[in-house]
Amino acid sequence: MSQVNKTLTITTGLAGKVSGDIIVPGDKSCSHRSIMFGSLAEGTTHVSGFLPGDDCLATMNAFKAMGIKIEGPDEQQNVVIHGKGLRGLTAPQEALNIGNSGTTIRLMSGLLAGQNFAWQMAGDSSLNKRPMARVVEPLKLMGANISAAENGTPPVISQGIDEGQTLTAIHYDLPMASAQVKSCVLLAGIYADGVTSVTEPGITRDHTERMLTAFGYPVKVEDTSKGKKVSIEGGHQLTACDIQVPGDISSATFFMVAGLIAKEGQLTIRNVGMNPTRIGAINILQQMNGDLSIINERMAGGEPVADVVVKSSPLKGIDINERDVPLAIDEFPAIFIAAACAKGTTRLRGAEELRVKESDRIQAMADGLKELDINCTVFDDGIDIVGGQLTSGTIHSHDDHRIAMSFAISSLRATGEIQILECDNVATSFPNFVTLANQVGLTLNQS
Ligand SMILES: O=C(O)C1=C[C@@H](OP(=O)(O)O)[C@@H](O)[C@H](O)C1
Ligand SMILES: C=C(OP(=O)(O)O)C(=O)O
Repeated sequence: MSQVNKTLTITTGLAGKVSGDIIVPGDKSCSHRSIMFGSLAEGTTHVSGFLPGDDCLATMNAFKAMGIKIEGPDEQQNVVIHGKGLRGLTAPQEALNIGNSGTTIRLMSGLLAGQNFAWQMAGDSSLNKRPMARVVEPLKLMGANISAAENGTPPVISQGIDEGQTLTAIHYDLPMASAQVKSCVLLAGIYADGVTSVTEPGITRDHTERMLTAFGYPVKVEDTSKGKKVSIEGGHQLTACDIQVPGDISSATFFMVAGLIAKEGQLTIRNVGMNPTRIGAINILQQMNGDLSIINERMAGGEPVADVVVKSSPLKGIDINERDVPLAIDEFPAIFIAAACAKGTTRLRGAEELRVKESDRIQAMADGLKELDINCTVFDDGIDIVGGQLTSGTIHSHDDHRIAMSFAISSLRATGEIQILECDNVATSFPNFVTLANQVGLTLNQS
């Protein structure tokens, strides 16, 4: 688990060599869902490649607090979940502490909305500032007795629904391209009478749809004129299965950017999840002239995976295609570092969702880049970044793991030392980030 008030000090100078052969930890989105669905399934689910990050451990602890026996993760990141079926959860004795994890609180709000016991969820100071009205509103439409604080932030509180009652199925047009909101409504739909459906305005990650199917739960997906529509009928059963979690492409992106901006070297990143709804960063970095080769493409546990070979490349600024925004939503802090090292200007629009992540990622990145003498202009829904020479300075990561890791990578092209503050949340998604970074050629000091 992470230590509190850790400060990561980076001592790397001008771009060195980044090389080696690494495996990044398991995908965070799939790891969360494996615990949730395994807990609600009939029988014993075996998960391999689980991400032992704080966010996924928060999901695990929440289900343990509701009476589910879960073993692991062991040294090999195997987890065994003794599912108790859709009605097998017991009321938690106290408020569930979800830590830093938006995915946990939003997906679980859906899963727990149809339970007939009361519960409460809140998290750390970052999570407690994030918008929850986006999930509370559709759940109320489904008849849930649920609320958030007056300003729409956690805690999310449910009184439970009456014994013998079910939620009401709805159709919901998602107001924003969000896999968390889509998943929340669909998971509540498992406990609703009839068919619940959502239409998404842009393609978002489809791990919920894929993994529910792997657990034998029927899911219907259609293309409509308004976007992709996903439907689920309430009352079916989840059946335990084996889940192989692919490597997290979001974590791999830090190393793709490191390999591209380094002066020399070749890096292979193995077993990276290549779900088509997650590959926006690869599209963007390749358009920036990044030499990324995708090899050994294969399927593992219902998800496509591949190895990525990264070579140092002279990057160029681009206008980022808005279609890639939801497909790369967590990767933008790292992509901004690539943009700062590119020739010319990179322009991003249509990315207002970045403002409601663990931090306001547009502002936090802009502040950090300016501290390192990179010229950038902030817009409500994006940023323009002019590539240049990164210098040295002190960066506030605002307790945001992705801001911290992005500036750690930026040190490859900085003229001097960068000190990154508030880094304890790196363990949220990537507990061995510093070890792997030092293994491939960076010099990160943690104190
Ligand atoms: O469904 C998921 O697992 C996630 C969805 C995304 O959030 P939004 O759906 O809010 O964009 C992403 O930022 C988050 O890290 C994980
Ligand atoms: C936004 C993220 O996660 P979450 O919403 O689950 O906190 C992230 O990991 O970048």
